Order: sequence, then C-alpha cells, then structure tokens
Amino acid sequence: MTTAAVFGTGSWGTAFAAVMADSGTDVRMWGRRPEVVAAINAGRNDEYLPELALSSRISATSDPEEAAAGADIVVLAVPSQTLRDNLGTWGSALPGNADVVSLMKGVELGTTKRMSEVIADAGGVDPQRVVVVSGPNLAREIAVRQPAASVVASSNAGAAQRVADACAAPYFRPYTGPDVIGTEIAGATKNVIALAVGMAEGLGMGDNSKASIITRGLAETTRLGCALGGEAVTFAGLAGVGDLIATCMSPLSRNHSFGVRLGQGMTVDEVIAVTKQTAEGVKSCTSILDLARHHGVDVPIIEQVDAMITEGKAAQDVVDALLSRPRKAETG
Ligand SMILES: NC(=O)C1=CN([C@@H]2O[C@H](COP(=O)(O)OP(=O)(O)OC[C@H]3O[C@@H](n4cnc5c(N)ncnc54)[C@H](O)[C@@H]3O)[C@@H](O)[C@H]2O)C=CC1
Ligand SMILES: O=C(CO)COP(=O)(O)O
Repeated sequence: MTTAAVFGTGSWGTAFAAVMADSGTDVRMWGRRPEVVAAINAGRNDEYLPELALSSRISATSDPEEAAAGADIVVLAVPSQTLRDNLGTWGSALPGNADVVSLMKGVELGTTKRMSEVIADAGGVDPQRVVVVSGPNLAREIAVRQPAASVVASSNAGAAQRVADACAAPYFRPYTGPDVIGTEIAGATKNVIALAVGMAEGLGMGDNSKASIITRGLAETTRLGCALGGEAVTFAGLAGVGDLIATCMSPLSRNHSFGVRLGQGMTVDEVIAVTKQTAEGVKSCTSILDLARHHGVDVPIIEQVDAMITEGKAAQDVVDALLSRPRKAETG
C-alpha cells in the first residue's frame, strides 16, 4: 500500500489527493488553515472544490511532521512563490526516501529557478527523487472525474513510474517521461500565454485571434524550453500544447480569467483584489522573461504580458505592439 502526503489544500492539491485516493493510495494532507483541515477531515473542501466528496482514504492535519510521517510520496501544491519559505519551515519533515512531486506551475522570482530546482535547493532533496506532474488538468474538471491525461516527468524513470502508479485512476491517465525542464517550462509559460489570450477575449476578439496567440505562444515557449535544455517533443505533448489549449480556452482557468478582466479594462490591482486563487502567470511572467533574456531568447508575447502586469500597459497597446513587430518567417 502506497502512502502519500500532500502539502497544500487548495484546488489542485485537493483534486490530486482525490485522484490518488481513487488510485488506491492513502493520502494525508497538510494545510495551514485549521478550518480547511477540519472540513477535509469531515469529507469536504467546499471552499476550493464544492463539487467533490472526499474519499475516506484522505485525512488532513496542520502538523507537517504528522502529514509527512512514513509517506512514500510527498506532493507539493502550494503557490510557487511561497515554496522556498514553506520548505524552510517544514522541509526537514519530508522523509529522506520519499519521491517528491511538484504540481506547481511557476518560476521563482529573483532566482529564476524552476520548482524542481527550488525543491532540491531549499528542501535538500536529491534531484533523482524529484518528479513533476503537469498537463491539461483543470482541477474542477478532474474533481468531477472527467477523463484527462498528464505527464509524470523525472530524470529517474523508477521515481516517475512509482508516482504514475500512485495516481493512475480510471479517469486519470499519467504518461511517464524524462524531460523535467521541458515539462516545467511548458507548465509555467502556458499561464503567461493564457493571460494574453484572456486579454484578447476581454477586448472582444474571436477565435482567430486567440488561436494566433496560442500558436505563436507555443513557438516562443518551445524556443525558450529548448534553449534551457528541454526537448522539443515535450512542447508538442500533453504538458505543452495540451495544457496550453486547456488553459487558454477554458473559463475555469484563473490565468485566462485574469487576462479577460485586464482586457475588459480593469487594472492589475483591481483584478488581484477580486482573484481569490493562485494565478501563477501574474508573478512568473517576470521570472520567465528574465530567464529568456538571460538566454537570449526572443519571447514577444511574454514580454508584452510582463509590461501589462508590471507597468500597467493597456491591453490595446499590447495588441498594437505585437502586430507592429517586423514581419518574419513563421519558423524564424
Ligand atoms: N487549480 C488547477 O487547476 C491547477 C493548478 N496547478 C498548479 O498547482 C499549484 C497550486 O495551485 P492551486 O491548488 O490551484 O492553488 P489554490 O489557490 O487553489 O490553492 C493554494 C493553496 O496554497 C495555500 N497557500 C497560499 N499561500 C500559502 C503560503 N504562503 N504557504 C502555504 N500555503 C499557502 C492556500 O491556502 C491554498 O490551500 C499552482 O502552481 C498551480 O499553477 C496545476 C494544475 C492544475
Ligand atoms: O494549470 C492548470 C490547468 O492545467 C490550471 O490553470 P489556472 O492556474 O490558470 O487555473
């Protein structure tokens, strides 16, 4: 019997805990907020996933030691920019022999580290034990057991296989792979492209405009990922184009919805004030742009989203800037 600990009781931590429980894995969750912990122990997490009745295989605690004790797999699902501080607080509770899974889709501000790098760095975890799960996995669809597939990536094939075994459910199909860098860059960058697509939608644009941003967004994501050492094939797969389509087209995506509001004319601060959940692209646009500049990669859409978020550039000016760039060959 596999036992997993899930750190983070938000939408995806909870939905992924439910997937693992449906796979036959016992799950103990760690959460900061006592009321959410109590709700989970009563079989619900109504604040994040009201449609989900939790399996009796899932329990919760506010004590990180209790959550992690004896876990074969530790799953991390806190907002990306909080991961380092969290690991500083409870990283020492993680069992030395557990596989450590990142569900997070962000790049750390300041350091430009991917989440697997932060886990190794701040959690002292051997990179051979780090596994990344990423794909078109909108939590609210998974919570009602709609079929979806995902990528389980690790440089250690055995670790990827163990995690895939612990989360394979009748409606959730994990595919293993070796490309940690490509999987993480694809997951973090699609959030930024979803902000741009949402912004276009908020301005009243239709499917041609959105498809154009998605496709050119995929081109710059692939360019960046490959420059960092990722494999091009990853960007054509579930963690790449799969997640990009789901996030850019779905009203369930927080990043997409954030972008729609910007396109409708709200300011960044106004949107932040009405956004209760994590929209990772809002912070990671800057760290991803930093990464791209450091590696000399041209990322025009990410650059414009960053200007919109950090400088308050108007949505229409972003569109004008993208359309007035010098013309070039599509593959250039
Ligand atoms: N929701 C989704 O559909 C999916 C989300 N993800 C990724 O999973 C990660 C987590 O996202 P969600 O669970 O959706 O976010 P969420 O906003 O639903 O939940 C975040 C959780 O972290 C907690 N939290 C907030 N600040 C914290 C801090 N400083 N320390 C500890 N805990 C803190 C919140 O209380 C909450 O329990 C993100 O990186 C996101 O991109 C990936 C795939 C799907
Ligand atoms: O990563 C996701 C789907 O795969 C969820 O996207 P949002 O964080 O934009 O809701």
